[in-house]
Amino acid sequence: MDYPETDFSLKVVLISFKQCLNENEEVLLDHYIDSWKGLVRFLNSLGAIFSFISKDVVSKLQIMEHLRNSPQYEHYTSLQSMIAYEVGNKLVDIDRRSRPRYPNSGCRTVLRLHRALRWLQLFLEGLRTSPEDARTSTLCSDAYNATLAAYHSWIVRQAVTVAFCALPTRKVFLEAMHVGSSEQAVEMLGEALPFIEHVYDVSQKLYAEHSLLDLP
Ligand SMILES: CCCCCCCC/C=C\CCCCCCCC(=O)N[C@@H](COP(=O)(O)O)[C@H](O)/C=C/CCCCCCCCCCCCC
Repeated sequence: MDYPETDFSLKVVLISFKQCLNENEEVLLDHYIDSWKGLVRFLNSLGAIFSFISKDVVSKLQIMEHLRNSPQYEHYTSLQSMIAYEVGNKLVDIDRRSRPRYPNSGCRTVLRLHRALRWLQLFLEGLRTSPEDARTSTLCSDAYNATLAAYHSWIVRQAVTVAFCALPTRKVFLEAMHVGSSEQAVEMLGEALPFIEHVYDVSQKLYAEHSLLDLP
């Protein structure tokens, strides 16, 4: 799977996160995967130092695309149908102490992306509301420490900390979004964030209702 880094626009991500939820508040997995592909394209444009991160996301997207192309594809239309199917048929590893039988379950895989979506939400909110001279590495690591860090090994946390130092300045970052000036990018973030937050909140509620928030 190849996600070229050219022609990235935050608008693409904005539109696809908006489309992730239908009128019944179902999280549509094809759109969810597409949204993540857009983020991976952006990440790739930031340089090779982030490739270990984008490789991890791509491997998770490949698992989801594989499930979407499997004979059981209909169960993987939405997060709701996926959870009902995998939990109902005991296709999810729940117990940390048992040997993993379903390391590539959809529930486990989306949970990793879901946690990362919270990081994204906090990071974008930080970018949007911070002063012009704010350090992106600080914004990024504050968001990381409040979300993903708790789930990552020491070695991953160290690698991530090094990668954060390579982040461009806030201004360059906003311009790299390709939605116009820094001010226009900030405005765009204000429009995009509610869509991301909505997808996160609906997913979080679902995972919580099914006691799936700590899947190994
Ligand atoms: C339009 C502007 C918005 C900015 C968009 C930035 C692009 C974001 C793209 C991706 C974000 C990072 C997604 C990270 C997913 C991590 C999933 C995860 O937790 N994986 C770990 C657990 O997986 P399993 O082993 O249980 O299968 C895995 O161990 C970790 C792998 C290493 C990567 C983790 C790095 C997370 C750092 C998050 C900050 C990214 C900084 C990007 C800078 C913009």
